[in-house]
Amino acid sequence: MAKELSGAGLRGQSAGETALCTVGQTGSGLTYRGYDIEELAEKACFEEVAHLLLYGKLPNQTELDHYKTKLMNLRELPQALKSCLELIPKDAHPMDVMRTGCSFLGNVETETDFSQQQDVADRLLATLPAIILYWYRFSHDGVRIDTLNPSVSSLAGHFLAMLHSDTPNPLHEKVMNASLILYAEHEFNASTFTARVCASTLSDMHSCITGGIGSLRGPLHGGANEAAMDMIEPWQSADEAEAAILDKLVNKEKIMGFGHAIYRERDPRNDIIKKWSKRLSEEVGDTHLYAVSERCEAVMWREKKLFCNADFFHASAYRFMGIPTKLFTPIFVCSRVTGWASHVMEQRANNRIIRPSADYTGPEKATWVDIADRD
Ligand SMILES: CC(=O)SCCNC(=O)CCNC(=O)[C@H](O)C(C)(C)COP(=O)(O)OP(=O)(O)OC[C@H]1O[C@@H](n2cnc3c(N)ncnc32)[C@H](O)[C@@H]1OP(=O)(O)O
Ligand SMILES: O=C([O-])CC(=O)C(=O)O
Repeated sequence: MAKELSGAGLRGQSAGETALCTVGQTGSGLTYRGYDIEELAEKACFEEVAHLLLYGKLPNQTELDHYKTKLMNLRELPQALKSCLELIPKDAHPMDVMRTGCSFLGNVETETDFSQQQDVADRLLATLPAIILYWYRFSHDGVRIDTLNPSVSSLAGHFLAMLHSDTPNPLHEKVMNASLILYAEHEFNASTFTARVCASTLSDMHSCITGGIGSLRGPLHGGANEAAMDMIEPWQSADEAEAAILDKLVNKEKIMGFGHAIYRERDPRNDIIKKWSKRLSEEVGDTHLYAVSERCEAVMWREKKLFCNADFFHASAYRFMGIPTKLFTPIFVCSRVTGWASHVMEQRANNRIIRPSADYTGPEKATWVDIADRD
């Protein structure tokens, strides 16, 4: 008999406290340390948001300048890590590359004391874009990129510059900045909870973030932006998209980029990235991808009252900026590392090992049979 799922997945249960974020409560429905996501995405740069999450306050201009310079000075990868990345094959899953890169950094720059945690978090924030792009450009284009980019001060622009070996397009840098802000933090989602569980054993920062990457990889979580792109890519018109979605619904398939564990009617990040996707579609002269995406949104709401989550319009927005699909979820990592590391630090500051109980469903009493006598 199928199991009753209503209370599964810890849904609706509080699993701890946080001062970092609210989801589905006030304002537009998402706040970072009390600031509404709409205001942050419109007015802030990603580094300001990273500072807000990791250091507890919005920086003043001097602090922001100092923080950006610090991150820029931390961009270079150790030679041993570059050599390791060069060994990973072209057809590896990019999230596995992120996981390995993060874990490897923990071998050569181990966090030996929690007093180092802020610096370790900043180092990861500064290097994760280079980790994925050094591997990607080496394995796909045969080039060893410069990961310093001293003329590009934003992390958003740095990512694009390493990808395209060119000065970033200002509009694309702006969209990337907003995207990184939207993905930075989201309370006790699966990957953050993974990181916190790991932190609760008093493990090191690299282990916590590596675990977070592993959880984010799945298509029910961060992997949905890639999965959404793979789904919409073949559809050449809105009508074709509508017919295909209806088919999928008849077959009871999950439609990636739709629905959410906490939000019930809308994901506030969708309106923001959708607006940017539309703007980019006009910029590149897109003939159908934005229309396909909009039709999917309309059909899913009409048929199932399911709405786009943060991932759905990220797919088209990234595509319009020339970002290969396999790099979509790694971008999420480059942003969410701020949320994960902030949660690790918060967990450490008031820690008790996370160890829930389970309802046992196995046999009541089993009788030992010697190995020679077993079926
Ligand atoms: C940044 C992020 O991580 S956002 C999430 C990204 N993930 C995705 O986009 C993957 C697609 N979406 C999903 O799989 C789910 O909506 C999740 C994993 C996000 C949330 O899962 P849950 O909390 O279990 O969803 P929820 O309880 O709201 O589901 C209600 C019903 O809607 C269905 N449903 C939910 N999402 C979808 C979807 N995308 N497509 C089709 N049906 C769906 C569920 O199967 C369930 O149906 P049932 O009652 O017949 O079993
Ligand atoms: O909160 C969740 O369950 C998933 C999500 O949207 C995120 O992590 O950004």
